[in-house]
Amino acid sequence: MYEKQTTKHGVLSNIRWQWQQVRRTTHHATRQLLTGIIIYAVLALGATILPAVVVQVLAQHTDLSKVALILIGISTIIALAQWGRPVNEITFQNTYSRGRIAQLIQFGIHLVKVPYVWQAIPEYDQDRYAAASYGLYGDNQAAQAIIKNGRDLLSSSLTLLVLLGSLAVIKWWLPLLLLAFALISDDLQKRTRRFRREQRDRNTTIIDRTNYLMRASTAETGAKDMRLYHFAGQFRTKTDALFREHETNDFRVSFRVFLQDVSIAALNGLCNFLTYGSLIIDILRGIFSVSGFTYAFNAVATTTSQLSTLLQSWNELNQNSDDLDLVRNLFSTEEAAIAAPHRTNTHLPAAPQPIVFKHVSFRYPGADHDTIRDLNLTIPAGAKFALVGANGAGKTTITNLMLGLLAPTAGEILLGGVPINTYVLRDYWQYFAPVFQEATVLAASVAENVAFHSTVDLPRVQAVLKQAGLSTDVARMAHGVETPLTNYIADDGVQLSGGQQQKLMLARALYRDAPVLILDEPTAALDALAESRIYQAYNQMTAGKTSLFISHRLASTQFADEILFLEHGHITERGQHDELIAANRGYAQLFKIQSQYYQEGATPDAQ
Ligand SMILES: Nc1ncnc2c1ncn2[C@@H]1O[C@H](COP(=O)(O)OP(=O)(O)OP(=O)(O)O)[C@@H](O)[C@H]1O
Repeated sequence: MYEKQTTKHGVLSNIRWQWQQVRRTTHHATRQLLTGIIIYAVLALGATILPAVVVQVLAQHTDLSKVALILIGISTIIALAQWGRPVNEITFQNTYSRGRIAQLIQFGIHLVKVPYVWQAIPEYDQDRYAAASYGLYGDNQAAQAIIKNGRDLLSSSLTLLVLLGSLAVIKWWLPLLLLAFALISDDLQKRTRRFRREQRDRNTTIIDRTNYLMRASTAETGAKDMRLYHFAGQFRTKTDALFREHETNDFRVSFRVFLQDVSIAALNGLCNFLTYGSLIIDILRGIFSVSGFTYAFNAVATTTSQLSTLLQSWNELNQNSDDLDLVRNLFSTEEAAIAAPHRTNTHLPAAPQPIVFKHVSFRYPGADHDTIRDLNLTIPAGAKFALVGANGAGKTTITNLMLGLLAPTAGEILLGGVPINTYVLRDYWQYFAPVFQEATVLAASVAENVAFHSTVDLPRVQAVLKQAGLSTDVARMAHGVETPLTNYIADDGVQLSGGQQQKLMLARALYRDAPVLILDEPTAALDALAESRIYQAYNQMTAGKTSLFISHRLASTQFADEILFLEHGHITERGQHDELIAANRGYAQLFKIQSQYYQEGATPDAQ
């Protein structure tokens, strides 16, 4: 089983990790970061000091040209910093967003590399995926924001070091008072944020549900059923209820923010009264010079705003760090899973080999029972096996286990005597040509959809299209095998019918020409003629290969060397069709029932 990894890294560790990602994409990152920190500090300190310097210079009645010179000097530094700020902001943003974009790409690539089970089974580890994508795509985009907040934290720390130090010289208790008030208002904001997060989670659920309703009522099939069965009214009621709930949650948040703002304003009033009051008393008593008072007055204001920036950056950094942990954990677990140190074997035999299931059990995460229980099965090299059973018997699960898409919870699967979990997955998959129940038609040409590879062997494409019974339909298309499929990308793309899609999947599997051919309900969408053609061509298609034909329709598997009858994850009967009929057990009974409905007593040869 894949272990869920939930390591919690510290804020600094996560900043460092993200910074490494950023630096991988650009050389100037550190220089830009340092410039940004200095610019922000200079701006905050410059604006605080300038008025006091002006007052001081004027008070000393210094020579006017000297006054002008000092003022021009300070103003130039501030102007330069002001000019540098947007420039630095734009380039810096570009730099740190590159780290995030690199991760987005990495995330996309990982999605197709990771163990299939993570995506296929929602309960398995879907939350990790959802959370990781939240860290990358979500509203605060942790991967990007953590660097920006890190920079803001450093620049405000630097500024505060100077300001608090100078205020402590003026009055020792001033920094303590400002810090205390900042911490109290920060605590208020933290509570509001927590409340907002709770409401946001509720709203996310509401949005998920609303999205489902939108999807269901706009998707072709949903929209059709919705109209014909007059379900639009009920849908509307559900959507309205969700909308109202969302609105109420939003109102709660707004009211909470209002209460927070009123409280903070009152706190600020009290803090200002105490600090400024004390400074005014001092100047009245003559303890302060005018310029000293001006500086202290400004320094208190800047300190308050810088403290709030610092605390806000720190809180956001913690939030970013939590989100980034999810991305980081996902990547590291994936790396471990992809690297899979035990998967080193790349030497797959070219010819079919026996496939052996040894005491294999599999339980879906969260399920209270095994879907496959202690399965022992040998599929000899070159055998034509059929796996049959009622819906939900476990046929697809067995296939996914054989393909290494799912890992057994107990037991092992061997290919040519070698445990399949020692093979590098990418190589292992080359050994199989599967046709799944659900067709995957991509926005690419017919030929590309068949070859599923960067290079396309056109004569081979034509040959397999013919074998799969699709060549006539393709020949009628405007551009033959070059015709684009689906209209996601090409406006003139062709939409294949269900049966045509199934034939295309068969052509894709035949094109791969792998030692094992797996056909999971390959004829479910085919008309009777097309179905019978497939059966007739089956021997030719599977010549020299091992094949596994999966179906819940017993009549479709009579040509198999051996039929495995599956019930609740157990093989309860095996043998050839006639033997199983003669045994008159579960298989024979199901066959009789199906025959009555499908009227399919005939063997493929007779069809
Ligand atoms: N992702 C999943 N999570 C939990 N249980 C699952 C999951 N997928 C399948 N199952 C359960 O495992 C059992 C076997 O399913 P499987 O798809 O292997 O059956 P099948 O024989 O291929 O059925 P069908 O003929 O309908 O395709 C079913 O009871 C199903 O509910």
